[in-house]
Amino acid sequence: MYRVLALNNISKVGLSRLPADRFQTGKDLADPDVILLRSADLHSMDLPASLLAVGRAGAGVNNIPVAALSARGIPVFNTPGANANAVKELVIAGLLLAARNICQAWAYTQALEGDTQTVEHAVEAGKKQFAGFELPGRTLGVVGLGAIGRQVANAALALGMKVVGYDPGITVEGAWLLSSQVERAASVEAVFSRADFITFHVPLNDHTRGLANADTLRLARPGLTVLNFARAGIVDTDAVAAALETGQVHYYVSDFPKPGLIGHPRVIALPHLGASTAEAEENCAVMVADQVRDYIENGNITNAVNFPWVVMPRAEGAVRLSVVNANVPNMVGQITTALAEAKLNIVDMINKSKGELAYTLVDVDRPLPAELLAKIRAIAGVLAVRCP
Ligand SMILES: NC(=O)C1=CN([C@@H]2O[C@H](COP(=O)(O)OP(=O)(O)OC[C@H]3O[C@@H](n4cnc5c(N)ncnc54)[C@H](O)[C@@H]3O)[C@@H](O)[C@H]2O)C=CC1
Ligand SMILES: O=C(O)C(=O)COP(=O)(O)O
Repeated sequence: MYRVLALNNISKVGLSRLPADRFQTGKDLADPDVILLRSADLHSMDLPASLLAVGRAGAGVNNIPVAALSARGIPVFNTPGANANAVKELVIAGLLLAARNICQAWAYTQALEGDTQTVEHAVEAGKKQFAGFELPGRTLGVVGLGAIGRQVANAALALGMKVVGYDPGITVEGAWLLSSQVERAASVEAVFSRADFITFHVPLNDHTRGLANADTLRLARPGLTVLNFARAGIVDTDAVAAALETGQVHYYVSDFPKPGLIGHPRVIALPHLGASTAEAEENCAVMVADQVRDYIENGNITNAVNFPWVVMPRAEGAVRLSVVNANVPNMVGQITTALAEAKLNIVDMINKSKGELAYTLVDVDRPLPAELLAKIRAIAGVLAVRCP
């Protein structure tokens, strides 16, 4: 029985993909084989010795100690694209909330009191202070054109906006899914200098921390609206606060509110709602459960942020060995030599690497004796060995 610890609310539809006769799921399990989570902070947890896999039902993995898990040969799965539509819809809502001063206008109307005539008078008298502007012809800058960014870019074009995008790591497949009307910028600075709105859809890391800062905000046209549905650390909120005062920034729309900005009339702050739709929660949970199950039961790896993509159909009647090792020369040689010395025949095999890690699946004709597994485990550079 595999033990699956769910640290956040993971949709039941997803958890039901893990058959109850082989997987025990719970919120309070000791010695888990698998941890499933959303935004829970895994950095602050002791990683159990029993752990085989981590599954993030969502995109961002900045809450997970990926390097420490890699060092132990543990894959971290996520669910690229599974919540992208949900985030896109909220970003588009953010554009409109800001352009039409909807939050301020709503607050104004909610505070109205009196009879019909009084309210009607206040409605007509008050509306001019909330007059906004329309989106067609305005320029949206999109930093990060992955699963979310490209959907936002395409949707903004459909609303009549001009879109300028920057993503030095865009994939070929991602580029095919992006409208050819999106103009390509050479740098984040170039996006800022063109934008009426700028939206970030990048992971939080040392390259993206503080991308919106005093220097980049200064490059923009006065009246910029900044949208942050990525992570708090992408935006220097002190710089945004200062730019809101000068009018350089017209609105700041964020899914990651910081204390200093909450309550500002031109800050629209949401409680990390981007992926909080029934559809996205289900998509993410199903995807992560399927990926984790395939890894636990077959050693196959789909969408692990720290491992290569490795999927090999099981050879009929064969026994499977999976080995995680450092990506250095002669590892496969040592593994296959150990198998040959034990007189096991290799039926099928695959070896791939990603960064500093390599992963090997081998189907052999007979079960592997415990001493052979111990021998492979003892090879210098081998991080994890299993017979899934
Ligand atoms: N508000 C919410 O609830 C949600 C927030 N997110 C956040 O959005 C981020 C992006 O999500 P996805 O689009 O699904 O991920 P993704 O991996 O599909 O796309 C990220 C893109 O950013 C690009 N990128 C990386 N560094 C960059 C840089 N310095 N400049 C420009 N582009 C850069 C990558 O090449 C990639 O194309 C996540 O990492 C997460 O932090 C994701 C889902 C929900
Ligand atoms: O997928 C992501 O990166 C998100 O930020 C969504 O977070 P959540 O699953 O709603 O806690």
